[in-house]
Amino acid sequence: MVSRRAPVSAPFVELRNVTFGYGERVVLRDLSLTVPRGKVTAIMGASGGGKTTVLRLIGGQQRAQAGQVLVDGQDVGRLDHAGLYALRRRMGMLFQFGALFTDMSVFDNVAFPLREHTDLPEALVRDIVLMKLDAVGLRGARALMPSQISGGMARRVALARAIALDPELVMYDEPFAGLDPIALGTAAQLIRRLGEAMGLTSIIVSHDLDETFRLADHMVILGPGNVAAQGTPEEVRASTDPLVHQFVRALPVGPVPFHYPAPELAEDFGGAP
Ligand SMILES: Nc1ncnc2c1ncn2[C@@H]1O[C@H](COP(=O)(O)OP(=O)(O)OP(=O)(O)O)[C@@H](O)[C@H]1O
Repeated sequence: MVSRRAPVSAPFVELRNVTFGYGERVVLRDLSLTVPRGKVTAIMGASGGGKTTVLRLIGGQQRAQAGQVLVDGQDVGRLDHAGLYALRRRMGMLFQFGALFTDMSVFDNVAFPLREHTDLPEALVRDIVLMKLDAVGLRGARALMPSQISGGMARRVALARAIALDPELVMYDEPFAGLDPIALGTAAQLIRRLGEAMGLTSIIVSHDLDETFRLADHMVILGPGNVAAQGTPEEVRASTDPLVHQFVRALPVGPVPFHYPAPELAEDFGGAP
C-alpha cells in the first residue's frame, strides 16, 4: 500500500502561499510557514494579525482562497467531509480557554471524545481517561465538576481531553491566558513534557512573550498578513525587521498598527454616521 503520509523529515504542517479573507477583508496574504514535526512551534504577532485564523485553516474550519494548507502531506482545502473528519481525529485542539462541558464531571469531560469517536468498551475508556488525567496530574480530581476546580486545573482537564484520542498534532490557542505565574509555568511544562512523551507536534498561539520564547523550538511572527520572521527563538530575537524588533521587545511605538483599518477621520467625523 502506498502511504499518503509525508516523510518524517518533512514539516508536519506547511502553509504555501496562502491567501485568506473574511468576506472583503483579506487577513492573510500569500503567507508561507512551516511547522516542524515533533516540535513546539509558537505563532505570535500583533492582535488581529490572523493567528487564530491560521489555526482554523490547519483544522479545516476555514478554507484558503488561494495557496495550500498541508497537514502531513494532505491538502486540507481539498479534503472531502470524510477526509477532513479523519484528519481532525489526528489533531487535538484547545481553543481559547478550552471550555469544559459544565454539566459533566472531569472524568466524563475527558471520556467524551473516546465515547463519541470510538467503540471502546467502558473499562478501556476508564483506563485511558485515568491515564490522561494522571498525565496532567489530576487523576484524583476525576469526580469533581468544572465549577469545583480552578481555572488552571480546568485548562489541564481540557488538555487531557485534547489528547484523549492520542493525536499527532495539538493546537493551543492562548493556553496561558488568565493563568497566575505558577499555573502558567505548570501549563508550559506540561505542553513540553507531554509533547516529548507522545512525540507530538504542538502549535501554540500565545501573547506571553517570555514563556513562549522559553517553550518554543520554532517561532513564527506574523506581521500584517504575512510572516515577519520565523526560525528558532534566538534567530527571531536577532531579527532586524522593525516589526519583529518592536514585537519581541513589547514596544508600544513602531510599525505594528494600533488602529483596525478605518475610513479617514475627516470622512468619519464630518459625514453621516
Ligand atoms: N469570523 C470572522 N468574520 C469576520 N472577520 C473575522 C472573523 N474572525 C476573525 N476576523 C477578523 O480577522 C482578523 C484576524 O483575526 P484572528 O482572530 O485570526 O487574529 P489573531 O491574530 O488571532 O488575534 P488576537 O491575537 O487578537 O486573538 C481580525 O481583524 C478579525 O477581526
